[in-house]
Amino acid sequence: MTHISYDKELVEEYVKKIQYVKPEGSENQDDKTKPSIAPTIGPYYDAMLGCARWTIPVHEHGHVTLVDMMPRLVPIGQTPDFAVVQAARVSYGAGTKKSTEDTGLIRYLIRHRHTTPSEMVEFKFHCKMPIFVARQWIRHRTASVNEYSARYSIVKDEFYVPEHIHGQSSSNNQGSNTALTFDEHLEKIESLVRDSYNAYDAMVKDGVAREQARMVLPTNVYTEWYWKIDLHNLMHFLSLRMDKHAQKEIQDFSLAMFAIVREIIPVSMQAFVDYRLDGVFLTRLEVEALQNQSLVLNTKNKRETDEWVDKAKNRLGLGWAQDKKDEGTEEPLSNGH
Ligand SMILES: O=c1ccn([C@H]2C[C@H](O)[C@@H](COP(=O)(O)O)O2)c(=O)[nH]1
Repeated sequence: MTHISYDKELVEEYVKKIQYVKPEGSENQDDKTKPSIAPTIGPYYDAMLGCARWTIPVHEHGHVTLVDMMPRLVPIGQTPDFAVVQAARVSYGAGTKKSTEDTGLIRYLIRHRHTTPSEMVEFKFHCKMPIFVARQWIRHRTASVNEYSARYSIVKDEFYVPEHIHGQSSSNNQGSNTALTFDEHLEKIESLVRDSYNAYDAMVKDGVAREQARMVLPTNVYTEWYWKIDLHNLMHFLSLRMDKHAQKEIQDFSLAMFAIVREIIPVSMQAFVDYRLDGVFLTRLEVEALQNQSLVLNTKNKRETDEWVDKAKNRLGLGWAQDKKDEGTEEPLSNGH
């Protein structure tokens, strides 16, 4: 069993948690289940199944919500993936048109990173996340963003507090000289953010400008934004942020986003899984290590060697490496550190 690069179980949990929110005033507004039929206009149906939004709660106070997309109107019998094919055929010519061939074309495009046609599909999300998550998220400069203003509006007394406190990783050890247990640190976080919020609240009530009062708030208070991005750039965001190396909190949001998008544009997302997420990139040295069948990486760089060992064992499932190790051979995959 090879290791995976993202939390697949959490994606499946999120898919079950999608709330299909019906438009205001509709008679079935309390029903958050997936509609079995979509409204149609002539030969088209609504890709969001007549819903005002598709939303997944993330942590206690956050959410990822799809509010609109392009194409929203989809030819009956197809999925929004059709827009990728439609754009691709402008450059490749009409050619074949059967849906199995459409699937093949999408898979070909994503396999070969011909991602321009996927820029024709867009998603508009409303997301709510802690400010420290938003700071990582905003680095993806290819989206359009409109954010909640703490100059104009009151920041709510909602905080992200992790379930568990974990230790600093040894590769990035800043050290610590306090003798508190992690549980005590967690309690301290809770009381400090509460004190900060009380100070903010008191200043606002005294008439201090909101833009200044907010300066005492911690980075685990929440912000919200509308975030519009095309499918190509979304896949880039997801491939970085769903990865197990990303900070856990932003992983949680991006996995929820993937759960929604996978439901709505399944062919492109399956190709994305097959050729990006679950694929493994090999460097020149790694290819050579495989080609000469030694599995020895021709470098003295320890980090690069460690990465190869991890990739070979855990992503490629090369049991050979493990067998050699069990026999007591020196690290079989490295050429010396
Ligand atoms: O995993 C990370 C680490 C950092 N950053 C960006 C966000 C900030 O611009 C800056 C510092 O962020 P933190 O490492 O403090 O999260 O680097 C990320 O986007 N993702």
